[in-house]
Amino acid sequence: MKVSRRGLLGGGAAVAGVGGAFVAGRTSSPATADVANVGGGQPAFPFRGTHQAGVVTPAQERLHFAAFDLTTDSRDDVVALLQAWTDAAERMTQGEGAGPVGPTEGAANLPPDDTGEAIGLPPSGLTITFGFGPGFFERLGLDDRKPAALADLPHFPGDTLDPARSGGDLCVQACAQDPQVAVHAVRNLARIGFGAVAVRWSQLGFGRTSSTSTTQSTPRNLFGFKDGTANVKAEEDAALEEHVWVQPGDDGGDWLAGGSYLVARRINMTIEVWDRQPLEDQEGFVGRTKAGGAPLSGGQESTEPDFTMPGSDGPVIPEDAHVRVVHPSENDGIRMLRPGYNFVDGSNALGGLDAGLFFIAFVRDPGKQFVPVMNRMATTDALVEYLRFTSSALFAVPPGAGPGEYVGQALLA
Ligand SMILES: C=CC1=C(C)c2cc3[nH]c(cc4nc(cc5[nH]c(cc1n2)c(C)c5CCC(=O)O)C(CCC(=O)O)=C4C)c(C)c3C=C
Ligand SMILES: [Fe+2]
Repeated sequence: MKVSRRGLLGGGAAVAGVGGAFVAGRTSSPATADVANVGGGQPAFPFRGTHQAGVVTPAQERLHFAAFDLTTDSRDDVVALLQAWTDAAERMTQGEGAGPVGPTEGAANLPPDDTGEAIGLPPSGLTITFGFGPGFFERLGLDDRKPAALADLPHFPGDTLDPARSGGDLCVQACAQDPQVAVHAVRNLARIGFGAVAVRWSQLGFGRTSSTSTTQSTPRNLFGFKDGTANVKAEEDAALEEHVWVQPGDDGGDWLAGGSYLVARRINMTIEVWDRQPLEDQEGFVGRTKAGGAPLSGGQESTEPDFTMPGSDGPVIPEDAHVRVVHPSENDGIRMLRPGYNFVDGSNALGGLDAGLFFIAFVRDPGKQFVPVMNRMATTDALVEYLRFTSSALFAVPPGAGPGEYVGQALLA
């Protein structure tokens, strides 16, 4: 029997169970993905819109992030790639196969236009977000369209980057409630891109480390601390315009307005060393309590830290505590949207966890926001002793595609 993801989903609740019940609702109103349902793994977020999905979308539980290198210098090839990627991404985010035929419905003597591992799975809140790295512009002769803010990130003190998993000409961020759905998306985009792009590196992530919406509870990173408390939230319209979305008057705003910049940093945590630190020291390194996430100066998780409050030996929030070092009040008001993910890539040669935080930040200008805060963190933050920065990349994230458009059309058309 030949079955497709689409066929099963459209076939109704008898086969798809809860998913089938959801799909009935989704079909009638695809733009109304219910944030409250995200935990159930069912919604389909609209792919098209003013902004790409996956920036302010309430963070899903799973990530597959992939960086690609161009293997062609032809703009026509790249336009064809982005058209095909846009089409496939729209289909997959709506719970359909990557191609119009389906994983098992095509000719038996041809490779299927979908790889099949998502047959029967619901949309799972899948978002697919595309970005262009600095090399994209150089390779395609588009240097005059490259915003100054898309310069390679500088080397930061303490960086021990692996070049093989840093950089990239394009990126795809696939987030979903189900890891199989996220991996299916990246795998099919890589398959479609054969001849124009090749995967340079990729990273799986789990357990979102930041809340990006006020509808979400604050999750924990692998140090055990609540992360995302003071994040820019999806509901903060004015803050998003000021700190996250590129504006029409910004450099590159002719094609990038409504988009953003994505900074990715794979940060290994020396988990076993951290685990040997006393609780009061751990809390001092972060500047917040481990249990509830309140600032050490008191109050609740949402209380603003009081950096002037004295403690028994200096301020109660130490001078080198992470939340003080990166706080907007210490950084000219700089804020960023940080929807990162935990990762565990097995164990290292010493038997320790190869684990940490895949840090993602969306900012309006990385040179003015990420770089100064990262520099300050690298030089003055107590947390850094327990971190190893192993990968780094920067991408310009174009605005969302409107009806009939492909992602990045304003740049390439
Ligand atoms: C350069 C930017 C940042 C990097 C890199 C970074 C790494 C990193 N952070 C944590 C844990 C926490 N970070 C928290 C807050 C926080 N972090 C940054 C920036 C970077 N973090 C900012 C801008 C903020 C918000 C500061 C504020 O506005 O108050 C917190 C506290 C909870 C929260 O507010 O999110 C924790 C905990 C780790 C473990 C880490 C590297 C692995
Ligand atoms: Fe942080």
